[in-house]
Amino acid sequence: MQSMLAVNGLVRRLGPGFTLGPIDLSIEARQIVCLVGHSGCGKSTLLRLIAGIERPGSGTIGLNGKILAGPDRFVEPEKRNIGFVFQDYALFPHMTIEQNILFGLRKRPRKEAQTRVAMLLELTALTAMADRYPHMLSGGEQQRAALARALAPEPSIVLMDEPFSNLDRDLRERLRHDTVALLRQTHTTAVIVTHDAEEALSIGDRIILMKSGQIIQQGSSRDLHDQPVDRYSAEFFSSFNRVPGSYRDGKLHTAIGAFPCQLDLAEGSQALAFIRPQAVCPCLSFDGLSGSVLAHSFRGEIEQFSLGVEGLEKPLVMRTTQRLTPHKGILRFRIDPQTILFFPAAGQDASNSQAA
Ligand SMILES: Nc1ncnc2c1ncn2[C@@H]1O[C@H](COP(=O)(O)OP(=O)(O)OP(=O)(O)O)[C@@H](O)[C@H]1O
Repeated sequence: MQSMLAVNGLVRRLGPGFTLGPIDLSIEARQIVCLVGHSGCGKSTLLRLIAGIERPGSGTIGLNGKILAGPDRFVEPEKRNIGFVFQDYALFPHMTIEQNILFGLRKRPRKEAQTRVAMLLELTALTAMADRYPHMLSGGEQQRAALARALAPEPSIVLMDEPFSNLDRDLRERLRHDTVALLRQTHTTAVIVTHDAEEALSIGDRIILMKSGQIIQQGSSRDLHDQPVDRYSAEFFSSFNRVPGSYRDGKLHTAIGAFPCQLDLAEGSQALAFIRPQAVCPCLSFDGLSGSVLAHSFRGEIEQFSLGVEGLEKPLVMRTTQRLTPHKGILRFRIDPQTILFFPAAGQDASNSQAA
């Protein structure tokens, strides 16, 4: 598939404390890409560099085969054909919603511009609010207006910086769904910055995970969730029971079993099994493991139990859709080895991790 956005060797130093890059990245047409990572890892800086709001120290940014930023070229943001939706929406307060959307179409023939605005108002369900000013709209409506304004000039790509973060949970989910539908309907390529792992996994065709100014993993939602490259990546997308053990004979020997794995570690090294709460499965037979229920929480479809297990310092968390009734405060369980990840304990050199 055609690579529409190409970033090569991009570096930007911000003060003495933070350097972004070098970043290499390519995005294909019509993809929705989610850029994720903890606060301060450089997501917004990368987005601003692509938009042209910041200048790179070195490296290049290309769009549709044309260089936008490089050693001897810098295309101004308004000439890049890139749409931007800011976290606070940044609508022009003195213009109506219709005028806001029309703004990017000033150079188009009037009739054509008006037809496009009407279409975008309809797509974002804002037709009835076209004459209102931004302060007369709810947060969700403002977000949709900002997206309509960004899409109006038919940009090659739309960049969105935390577009849903100012909204409450229900609205956030609805808008997320509507936004993705609109991006797909208009065949728009988009890069969406979020620090919400679940949001990224649910909407991104591709996920890019950043840490300390670097991209540490990119791929599909399944790649990042199921096969994280390191502990940071694993813990960013899921919660785990971290069970310590000793690595011998191709197995990690822990207090709750020996699990086959391949680690680039010396015999006898300490390592951790990362066990998902849903891989701690209820077990009816008496040869299973057992734990005393320390805490229980009902979460609708699933229930969560914290189990005190002999040999483990920390409680083992179990999540299950089964409705269990502990017998004398005890639950029996087994570990499903399929999804366990293995990482060296802190301080060990090797980095290899693999599901058994
Ligand atoms: N103008 C600046 N001068 C110096 N340092 C800056 C500047 N702008 C940002 N930084 C620093 O650069 C780092 C990356 O910031 P950036 O806003 O890109 O992170 P982010 O991942 O988008 O964070 P958040 O999720 O909190 O918005 C941070 O450590 C920030 O403090």
